[in-house]
Amino acid sequence: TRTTRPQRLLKAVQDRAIRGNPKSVISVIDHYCRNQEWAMNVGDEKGFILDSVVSELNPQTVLELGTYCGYSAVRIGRLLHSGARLLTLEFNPDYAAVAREVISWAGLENTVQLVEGASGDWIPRLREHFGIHTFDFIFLDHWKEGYLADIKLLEECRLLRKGTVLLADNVVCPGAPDYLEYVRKSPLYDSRYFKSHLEYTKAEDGLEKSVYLG
Ligand SMILES: Oc1cc(-c2ccc(F)cc2)cc2nccnc12
Ligand SMILES: [Mg+2]
Repeated sequence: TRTTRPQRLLKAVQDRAIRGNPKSVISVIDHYCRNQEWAMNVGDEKGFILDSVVSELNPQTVLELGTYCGYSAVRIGRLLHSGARLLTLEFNPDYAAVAREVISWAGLENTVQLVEGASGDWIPRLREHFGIHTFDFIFLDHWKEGYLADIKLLEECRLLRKGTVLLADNVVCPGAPDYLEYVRKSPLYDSRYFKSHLEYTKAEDGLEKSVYLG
């Protein structure tokens, strides 16, 4: 049977990227998805904004919702300082299998931990299961319908603290209107929009950065 899009992306990484070199994994994926086969990675343009938010924050504990092929886990993981950890949740087992290989190829298996399952099931169990107190940084990049429910769950589970930064992908395309309305209206958040483009295209998209005020 045919290979899947994630499997073809993984083959490009294994054929063209340097093992243990996150920068080369990122550039191989971006070149492949721009020139051969589009895939829903955050990409290089929005990725540059992601990099600047992470670098400025220098977080110790990071949560990513939606791993896909592991591109943004590698982007974030490569910027974390020793002792810092990224926990990334992926619902789709086929995506998770590819992402584990991409994360390993980049040499980030000790920094990035991939957990398979639904974010709504896992968020209430993160403290007891992984000994996490609160997150410094959260990247939302899974199904847009789940953004609002998941940050309300993170609030309820007291996994946010004063200053926790949430960064949400695709708030314009495909769009997360209920999430945007919530973080922009709520006195609990200080929110701003970073205008950009949908990965590898000219269509508008952007990232919403929201600081939890607690
Ligand atoms: O970055 C993204 C882009 C798209 C997407 C798909 C098809 C289009 F036509 C436009 C945009 C879907 C996504 N789902 C989950 C996480 N990230 C996504
Ligand atoms: Mg996305």
